[in-house]
Amino acid sequence: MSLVGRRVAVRVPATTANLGPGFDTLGLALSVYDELVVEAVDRPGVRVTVEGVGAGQVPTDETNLVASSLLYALKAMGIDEVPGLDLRARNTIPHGRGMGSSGAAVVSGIVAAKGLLEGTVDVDDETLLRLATEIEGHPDNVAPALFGGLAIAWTTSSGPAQKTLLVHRSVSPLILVPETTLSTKVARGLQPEHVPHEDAVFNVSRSALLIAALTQSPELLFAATEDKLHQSYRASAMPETASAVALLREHGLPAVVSGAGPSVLVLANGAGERLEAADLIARHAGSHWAPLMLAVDVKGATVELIPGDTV
Ligand SMILES: Nc1ncnc2c1ncn2[C@@H]1O[C@H](COP(=O)(O)OP(=O)(O)OP(=O)(O)O)[C@@H](O)[C@H]1O
Ligand SMILES: N[C@@H](CCO)C(=O)O
Repeated sequence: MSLVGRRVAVRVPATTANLGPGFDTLGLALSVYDELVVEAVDRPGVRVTVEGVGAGQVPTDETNLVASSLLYALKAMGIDEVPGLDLRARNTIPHGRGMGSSGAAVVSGIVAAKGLLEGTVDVDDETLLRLATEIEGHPDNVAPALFGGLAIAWTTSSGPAQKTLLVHRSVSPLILVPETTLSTKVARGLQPEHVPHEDAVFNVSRSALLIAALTQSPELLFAATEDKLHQSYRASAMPETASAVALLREHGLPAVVSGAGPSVLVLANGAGERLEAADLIARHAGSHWAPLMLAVDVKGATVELIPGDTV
């Protein structure tokens, strides 16, 4: 079977991981998207063109994260002879800000592989999650990027698993994006190998509460977004983020570090509380932060075969 002539269009949402207490476990899909068109062509090799975020910065050959994830997935899906591939990426998810750009890039490549093989190889959701987690290293961004909504992700001896939940309609996410970046790798290097037992118990209680707050009882979001497992350890690498989170929380607003930072996430209860948070930051440190008032994405990654293609 030749894939040459097949073309797919992919769209993948941004994600915010951890949500305070749910380190490496909870993630939420957001209404900011990267788009990708992939075409299997006769000419050997991989070429990537990038518009928007990352243009002129990310690689344009097979080492590009979207391309390498696509190649990894095609191989895992049994394709030994990979055709030439032309990728056109249009990106809006900021890089290195805690909005799941690397997870979205990995998911883009994997669902593009699934789309290219549609009708010839069946790829189920478990396989998509496993491949994405193998590349990304942890499932809390890739699970909501794949399936939308609020994801609870965990790993078992046979691989990652996830449960998607719908979020209460008054949950109103605000992301405050700074100019500065922080790589997830650097942030993870600041985590201690061991944590006190009472801190683990603290986070277990808040994570359990957070599921209730996000799905049924948004008035509990402030109590439910406390964390002792990651934010304080990483604060030295993102002092402005730590200050903004502290300021918002002093005013009773449910702010946390988004993913590995340095963006701030406010899980506001209603549009009024979200505006209050944006105003507070604008008055105190407005020049440092770009506010994004976002919806929860409920679709997750989509892929469509562009008609007119041949197998
Ligand atoms: N669309 C993309 N195309 C190519 N490479 C990308 C793309 N998106 C992200 N990357 C790579 O991933 C890096 C950012 O990944 P990193 O894990 O550090 O941060 P993040 O995913 O934006 O944030 P977080 O994991 O905290 O949500 C970029 O610097 C770039 O190398
Ligand atoms: N759980 C991850 C999310 C960022 O990729 C972390 O905080 O390191």
